[in-house]
Amino acid sequence: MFRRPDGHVARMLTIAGSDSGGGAGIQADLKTAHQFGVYGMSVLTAVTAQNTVGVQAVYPLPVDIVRAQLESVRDDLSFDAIKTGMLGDRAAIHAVADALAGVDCPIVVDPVMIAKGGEALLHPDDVAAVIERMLPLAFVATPNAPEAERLTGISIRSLADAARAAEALAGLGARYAVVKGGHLEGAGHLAIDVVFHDGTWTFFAAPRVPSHKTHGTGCTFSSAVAASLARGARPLEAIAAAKSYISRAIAAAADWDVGRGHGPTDHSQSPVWPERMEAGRMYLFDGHQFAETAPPL
Ligand SMILES: Nc1ncnc2c1ncn2[C@@H]1O[C@H](COP(=O)(O)OP(=O)(O)OP(=O)(O)O)[C@@H](O)[C@H]1O
Ligand SMILES: Cc1ncc(CO)c(N)n1
Repeated sequence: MFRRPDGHVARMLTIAGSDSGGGAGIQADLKTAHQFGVYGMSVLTAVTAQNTVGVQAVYPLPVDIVRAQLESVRDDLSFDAIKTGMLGDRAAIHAVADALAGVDCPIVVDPVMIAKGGEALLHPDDVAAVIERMLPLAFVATPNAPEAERLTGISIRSLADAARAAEALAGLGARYAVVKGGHLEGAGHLAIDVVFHDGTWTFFAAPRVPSHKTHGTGCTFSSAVAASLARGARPLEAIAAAKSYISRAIAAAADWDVGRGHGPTDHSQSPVWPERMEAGRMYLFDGHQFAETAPPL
């Protein structure tokens, strides 16, 4: 396990739902933390009966047991970063936001709303609670394009739209707003994630893998950001390391045989730790290293 400069083992907490299929949710988060050399802990908010074909059932856990898990881990363990994923319902969002209000480590908010197959993982009526309670807590927020649309009301058809949505998310409280590009297939042969912080856009791109084995990419990406922050990485380097890891995990899974549908990614990859990333640039990851290229906008 990675040790921080003071010698303590880097650790992260994920607050998310369970994916019985093992590719998304808590399972993806803990696999990712481990792969980053970070000790992972979990607070479960919901249980899903899910596989690579779809979501067969969703059971949000009673808020008392969500709260009890939070208290258990907080009373004994400390965290260098926290990630939130599927929160289940409004009651859990309030309980989690109340518990996180005073914490002093970075929080990555992945505002999970819909599974890859289109099934709702959050009721549309509960999106307001994510906006009011979770975004202001977010050191990094990591919506995909449809989630960013719902959070901001901005229709996202292009990279320019995604950039505007990222700026709007920062206006809603996220310190670093990342709009992921997995769903922006019309944007060309690259999967481009746009980051807005402090008046500046930074872009992280990688070749789009022609694969439908992308189940859990969002969970994996956001927990990779949290794990990097838990190690003490600066925000843009943390996002870059996460981009390298998810790109490799998608590429490595393209020809494997796990599940009949939207298969999971291969979490056994290692991230690339980039040199200093400057705001306002575009970086292209080719599977081995990052190169700076002209910003796309
Ligand atoms: N086919 C692909 N090739 C390369 N990178 C991809 C591909 N699809 C997604 N990505 C990258 O994976 C990361 C996750 O993005 P995505 O938009 O798929 O998240 P998501 O929809 O939240 O995922 P999920 O809901 O399945 O967890 C981003 O860095 C994105 O650019
Ligand atoms: C439990 C869970 N969390 C998040 C997602 C989004 O990918 C999913 N499919 N399942």
